[in-house]
Amino acid sequence: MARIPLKQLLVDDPKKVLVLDGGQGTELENRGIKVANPVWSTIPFISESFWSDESSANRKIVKEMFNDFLAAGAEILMTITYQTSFKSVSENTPIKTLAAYDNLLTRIVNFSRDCIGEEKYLIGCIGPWGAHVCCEFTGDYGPNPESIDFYQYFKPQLDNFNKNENLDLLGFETIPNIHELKAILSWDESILSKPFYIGLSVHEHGVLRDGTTMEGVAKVIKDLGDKINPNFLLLGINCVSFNQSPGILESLHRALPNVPLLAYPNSGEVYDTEKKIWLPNSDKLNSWDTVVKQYIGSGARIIGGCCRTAPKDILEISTAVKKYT
Ligand SMILES: C[S+](C)CC[C@H](N)C(=O)O
Ligand SMILES: N[C@@H](CCS)C(=O)O
Ligand SMILES: [Zn+2]
Repeated sequence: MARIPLKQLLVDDPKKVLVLDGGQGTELENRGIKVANPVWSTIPFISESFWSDESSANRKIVKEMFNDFLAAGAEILMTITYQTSFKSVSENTPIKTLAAYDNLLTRIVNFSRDCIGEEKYLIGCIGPWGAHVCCEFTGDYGPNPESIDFYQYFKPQLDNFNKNENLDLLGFETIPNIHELKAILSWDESILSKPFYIGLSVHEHGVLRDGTTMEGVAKVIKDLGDKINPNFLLLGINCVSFNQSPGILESLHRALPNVPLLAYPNSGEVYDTEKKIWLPNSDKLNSWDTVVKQYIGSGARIIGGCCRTAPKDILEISTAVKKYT
């Protein structure tokens, strides 16, 4: 059965909430792949044996991870391409040319589609500019963030993803800086020709990591008015602190009541960017049942988990989504 285009699904079925998968990079790590390296979760796809050897151990791990997220109830899943920008890949792996990079992305997307089948939705995951210098949790883009050429950075990944029919949606994730948000939203359909969403990296105190308030974020969108790219489908938050995430989503909903939202928080643990490890947080966590109920009340249409959330979290999310929709 052909997938209903997401834009149509959001309008035709206003109560439908899609269950997303969980934190892929950290789940691969749980399953034995060492992701602490400059291309992070891209690493298994870099070795030629992943593609040439059907029985490769990493290939089996990635397939099993997708299977376990599907079995837990995920209806929309992501490619494992958070840190697969041309800059990250060409500076840190033997893949140096645009042609070889293009081949890598096509292989990853098509492999992901094979893993999830034709019925589920597939997101082309695009990490922020800050991922390659690991500042997605500070939003510190240096002294002149307004002069960063974000388009040049994202272009090779966009050129590939825009033309791959296996992708239903592009996801800009963990965006921590207002200049990056403005840049993405300034691109028209010639640059972003597929439906896309933006996941913001928000501080637990409720501001974008660079200090911009949610009202400031909303103003960027309101100021664009009907000039906004019609492919912009959803705004939301990802990899934000679990306990604070419902309040943050509510503030975004208050500021932009008509924009469909999405939310996929991390486990509440905190990333140590030097050691590339997750540190425990002693706060008592709310339940997914409570959190999901609040997200739905705030207009969430896609709900899942980010770093350090696993298939068991997706099962709890899926159970709660069924209960509250
Ligand atoms: C969302 S974080 C855990 C991704 C990894 C980070 N950009 C790093 O390079 O360590
Ligand atoms: N999509 C990425 C998010 C990193 S913040 C992952 O799940 O690994
Ligand atoms: Zn994350």
